Amino acid sequence: MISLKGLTKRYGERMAVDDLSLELRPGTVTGFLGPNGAGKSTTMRLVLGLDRPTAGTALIGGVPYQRIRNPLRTVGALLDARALHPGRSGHAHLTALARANGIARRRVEEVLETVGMVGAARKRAGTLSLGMSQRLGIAAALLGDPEVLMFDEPVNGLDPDGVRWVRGLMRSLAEEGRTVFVSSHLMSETQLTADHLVVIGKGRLIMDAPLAEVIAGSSLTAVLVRTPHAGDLAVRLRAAGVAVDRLGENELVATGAPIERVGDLAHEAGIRLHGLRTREASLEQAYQELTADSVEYGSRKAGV
Ligand SMILES: Nc1ncnc2c1ncn2[C@@H]1O[C@H](COP(=O)(O)OP(=O)(O)OP(=O)(O)O)[C@@H](O)[C@H]1O
Repeated sequence: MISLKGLTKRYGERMAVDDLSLELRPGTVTGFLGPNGAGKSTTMRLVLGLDRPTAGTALIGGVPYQRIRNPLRTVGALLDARALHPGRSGHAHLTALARANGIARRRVEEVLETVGMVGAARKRAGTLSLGMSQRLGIAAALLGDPEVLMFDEPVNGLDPDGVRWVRGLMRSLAEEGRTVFVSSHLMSETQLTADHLVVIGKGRLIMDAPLAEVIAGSSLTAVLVRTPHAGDLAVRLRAAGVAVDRLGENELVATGAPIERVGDLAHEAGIRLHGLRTREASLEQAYQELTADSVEYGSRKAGV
């Protein structure tokens, strides 16, 4: 469990993290989203005691990172895959980490196997591809078999097989009851991996909700109706306050009402339906609506 209370970090005039309060639960993959510069990496660094908050607290299992007796066994993190001694092999890096943290040496072989880099483990870290460095970073995070895992952009540089592998790994870590916190810019990937979403913008919390709720709340999530009486149904739905667009002669799109209500209104009006289904917004679409006012850098999309 990770708990943030009023977590705040100011760099000079800039509020990198602004009064963030939330709880990340075990058994869940929480996707951490936000535009560039939103404060995701800073938040993770504060949780890991790599930076001191200006105000507020970040606790792991009820304790600040600095007070955790055996940090590697409590929380594993991948923040920057390239932050390794370039002349050292992956194997040597993990062995040194294990020794310094009282972790059995056989665990090094185990995690190398888990991340699929037994073959490349003796290569110097400086010669590894970004994808291989990511795998090595993930191996280091898993080394202490921790209950809490944090990954900053873990699929950076991975090929499609690697991306799928990370997805499976995140899911299985959560299924084992661990708390998994993953930042990403890849919406489609986050939609496939996360159960829960935390979205921040300009350091502030924008959304802390289950993925399904975020998708359902998008104005682009709609109910598609096929009926030979589309005109009549449109009149009835609009009278009930449901927004309706005609798609074709026999098709309507209703927004702002759940599928059950659309079906019930048709039933009450005695209108036969030939099709009724929900068209879900993608996370990408829902995210764009949520963050339209919080884009820190880069251009806004026309019309947003
Ligand atoms: N050490 C620092 N000194 C000064 N400003 C900093 C420092 N670290 C981060 N910042 C600023 O804090 C803000 C948040 O940065 P952060 O890297 O946490 O965002 P992010 O959400 O991880 O962005 P990205 O998606 O681009 O990785 C940015 O405006 C950044 O310039």
